[in-house]
Amino acid sequence: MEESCDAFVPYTLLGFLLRRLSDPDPFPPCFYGDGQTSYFLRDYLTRGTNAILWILLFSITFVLLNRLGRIVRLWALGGRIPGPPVWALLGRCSSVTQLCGSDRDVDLTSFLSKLHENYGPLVKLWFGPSQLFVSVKDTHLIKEILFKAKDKLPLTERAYNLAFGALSIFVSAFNDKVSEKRESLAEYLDNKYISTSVLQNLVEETDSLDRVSFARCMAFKTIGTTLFGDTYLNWNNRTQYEELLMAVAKDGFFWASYVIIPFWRRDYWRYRSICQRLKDLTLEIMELSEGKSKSGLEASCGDLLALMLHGCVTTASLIANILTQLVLSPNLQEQIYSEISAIHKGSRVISPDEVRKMQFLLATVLESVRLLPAGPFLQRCSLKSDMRLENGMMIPAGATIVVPLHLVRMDASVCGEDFLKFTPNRFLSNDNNKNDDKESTCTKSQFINESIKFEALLSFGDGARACVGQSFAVLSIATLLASIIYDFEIKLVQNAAKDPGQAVHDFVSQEISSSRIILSKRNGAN
Ligand code: HEM
Repeated sequence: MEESCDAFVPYTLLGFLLRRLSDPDPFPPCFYGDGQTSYFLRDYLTRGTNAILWILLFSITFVLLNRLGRIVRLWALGGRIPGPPVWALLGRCSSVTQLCGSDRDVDLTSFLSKLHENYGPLVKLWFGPSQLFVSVKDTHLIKEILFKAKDKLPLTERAYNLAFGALSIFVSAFNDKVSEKRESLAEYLDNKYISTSVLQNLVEETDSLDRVSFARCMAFKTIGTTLFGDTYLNWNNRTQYEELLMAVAKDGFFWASYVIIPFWRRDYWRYRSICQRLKDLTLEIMELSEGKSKSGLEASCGDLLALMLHGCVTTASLIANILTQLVLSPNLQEQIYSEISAIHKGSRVISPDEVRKMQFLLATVLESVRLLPAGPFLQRCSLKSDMRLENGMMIPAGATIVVPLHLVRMDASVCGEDFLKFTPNRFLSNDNNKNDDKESTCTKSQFINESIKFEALLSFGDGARACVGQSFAVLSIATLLASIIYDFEIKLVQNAAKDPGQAVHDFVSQEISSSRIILSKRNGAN
């Protein structure tokens, strides 16, 4: 009688191999009850496929249960945070209308403002069943949360990764490597000053300048020489490099927002080729600058590109906005000019030490930082663990924490009733006003008006993931401005309509109707 196939079929590949070794003909044809011939491989395949299907089923069930568990947890813990109920999702429901009136076009900041009025300094907002936003407005809570929440939302990392490859800064999850990288970068930047070559060739043409392009050019020169040395200034491919970086700055987040990268779209591949060209150019300038100096920043190509992009975009927007204030207020320029003339002696180039003594100038930069945040929200999250606050409240892991910078600054109790006005003096204590010789630096602790200083510098973030380039940016921009104002008067091009009202009230965009400026040489300047 024929033996059943089951007796021959091993359960594992190892069993099959062992049997093969011990028996030259281990699997003779065998018969099932219906008389069909069966061979080892067919049975082995059937069992293998079944096993794989079971494993898949268990894995998917496990993942789904895990996800469901996390959502239930998010709902349970998120539900305890004050805020509109879950069904207030996406602004359709009555509670949103009650809060914002009938205006359906209300923006998120105004909406959050109403929520804070109604629910207090910490409010939750559901954007979907698994998307919980927690907005924080109170200074004390912001400090605590930014100190404790060390992870960032994945979008920035995704955008930089897609464009520039692997990075060790701007990454979403905080770890020892990120911390180490931040420290070494901070040490490098804190000992770095704006290159004197940038200051010596500040203004190449003075006829009529586009305010934004001028600011961008200054920012690129400042950050480029800081990261790559003076070689950057004479680099043949500099203009192309800067144009390509701006193209990535414009489109990077758009492409990164796709869940599945749209590789079928032509413009996506055009974007990828820009990124590739940028990487090649970065390797080229790295090689050139390494040949010239050994004291450069040790960073990967991806990290350098990310720093260039972030540093230039943020620095350019701050310079552009300070220029706006300067052209709108000739008195402001004169005040800064007399401070510079009182302090700057001797050589043509103004030194960082001299700039540290120019308290009014530094206060002007800080006031611009206060009024002009780089983005409307600071965003953080805690990816793995829940965050318990000192007041006993718990923010569940996975919730997105936002700090609406605009609202924090609009708080009259913090910045005074004139919070909308550009008033550098708010940073100067009475002592400083009386004693012009008193030394000042642009680090946080040396500005005496402690309470307001925090809200101003919040544009750079705070806590474990705060901006590493904060002190460098403030001092460099102040040095740059001192050098310009010492030699030139910055004026709005004649016939350009100026609208101070708009500039004062609309301080998020801070656009003036004409953005062309002219630099007119001061009497006696070289
Ligand atoms: C006006 C100029 C600048 C502004 C307004 C600014 C603003 C910011 C902000 C808001 C953050 C996120 C902070 C947070 O989430 O708490 C940040 C991060 C960062 N900034 Fe800046 N930044 C400026 C200039 C620079 C410059 C010049 C550099 C260096 C060249 C730099 C390097 C960094 C780095 C490395 C981070 C990421 C830190 C991390 O992810 O751990 N920034 N910056």
